[in-house]
Amino acid sequence: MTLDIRTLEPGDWDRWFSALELAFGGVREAPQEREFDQSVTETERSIGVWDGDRVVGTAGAFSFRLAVPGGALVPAAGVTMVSVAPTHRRRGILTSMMRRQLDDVRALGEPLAVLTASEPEIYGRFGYGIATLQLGAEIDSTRVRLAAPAGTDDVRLHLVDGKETLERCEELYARLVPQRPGMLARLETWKPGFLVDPPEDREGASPLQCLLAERDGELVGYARFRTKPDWDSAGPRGTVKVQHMDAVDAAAQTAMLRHFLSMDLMAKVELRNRPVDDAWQHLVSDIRRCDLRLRDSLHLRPVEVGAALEARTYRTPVDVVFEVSDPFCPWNEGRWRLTGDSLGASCKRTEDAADLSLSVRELGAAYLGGFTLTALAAAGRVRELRAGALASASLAFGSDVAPWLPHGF
Ligand SMILES: CC(=O)SCCNC(=O)CCNC(=O)[C@H](O)C(C)(C)COP(=O)(O)OP(=O)(O)OC[C@H]1O[C@@H](n2cnc3c(N)ncnc32)[C@H](O)[C@@H]1OP(=O)(O)O
Repeated sequence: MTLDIRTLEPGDWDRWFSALELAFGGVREAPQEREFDQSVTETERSIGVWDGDRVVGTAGAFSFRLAVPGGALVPAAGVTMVSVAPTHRRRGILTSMMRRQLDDVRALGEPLAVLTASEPEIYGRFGYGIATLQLGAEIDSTRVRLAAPAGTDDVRLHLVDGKETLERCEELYARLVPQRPGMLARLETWKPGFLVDPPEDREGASPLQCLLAERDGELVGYARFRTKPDWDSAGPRGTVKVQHMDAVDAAAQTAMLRHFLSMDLMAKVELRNRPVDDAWQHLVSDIRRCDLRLRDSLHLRPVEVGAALEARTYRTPVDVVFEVSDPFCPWNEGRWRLTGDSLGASCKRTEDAADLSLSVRELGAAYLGGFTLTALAAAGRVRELRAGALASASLAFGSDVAPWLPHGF
């Protein structure tokens, strides 16, 4: 079998994307979704593997900028659309695409690669660590009440046309990005995607609705949601499905959540993807009736260890030598001295004795401050070689704000 691996050429997209759909179960996307996916595909960064004239492997990348601790927006390849034809699996095609892609990312000078995984088991072998979690909740709105922080009653809510208000919402989102590690600065091409709403995907729920929260005429929050009516013999038991919600403070968020919790004919509010430190958890009357669920979200790989560790800041002063193993990207292997604080950092190669030993995957897991080096050491994934080094480095890597990826890609 001779396989050819190359980037897409004009005219390849439809066949390439159809191969991806087939690998994901064979369901063709709705036309408006497909149109959007084509519009955001960065053709020159999309790899196809060809067996003759058939596409048997796909992998793409978005040129993202990712918020990191300290607020910098760091270039990051957003790995996406990865698939191998069902007839060609377990012969190393994914591995060859990951090889090619990480070499390309390095050549582009992006210090990080990130992804969300269809199955979390796939990407650890390529150096990706789970860096953020997402919180889901199903709140019993017949029982749960929400306390209101000061300022909640000053917030005015409006149901609006999502398209007409898209720019205002995007401006608010852009202000929030540097405040929370894990958020992605919006690419211009992505903006319309948040309103793509094919009827085929609604599963009996309403079209997307948009709620704005304003205080003194200023936008302080917005949410996109659906309602799904449900009638049984006991009466109306509908669900409010909150797809996305951003707010500048707890009062704005509470005003929107209170609205959802008090909607007529609805018995449940579903929050799909929230930060693990979301404020409402401290305001609900009964956390057990919120049915919280955690799952992995952003997987992160330092592509250039030195540049990646220099791109963020550190909560406390740090001076530590890492012994890094990285068999898939051997240019990262060896010892690195990281010195830094809340203002900046330097990370250079060193011959000095190592303080901590770990693989690049653990560096990825700890990078945004979502998992501590101490917890990774407790799991045997980080080894302390100098007493005291673990506690101080772990503290420095932490983030007061939980890292969070607000949407998939
Ligand atoms: C960011 C994203 O786009 S996530 C989307 C990923 N794509 C999908 O889930 C679509 C359906 N699945 C597929 O298309 C394929 O099965 C893929 C892409 C996951 C794997 O492709 P393959 O070409 O079969 O992988 P490849 O042969 O290179 O496997 C490399 C290693 O990963 C392992 N592996 C591959 N897929 C999986 C999996 N789903 N779960 C666990 N291990 C896996 C293989 O066993 C192999 O291990 P080894 O090196 O110890 O032998």
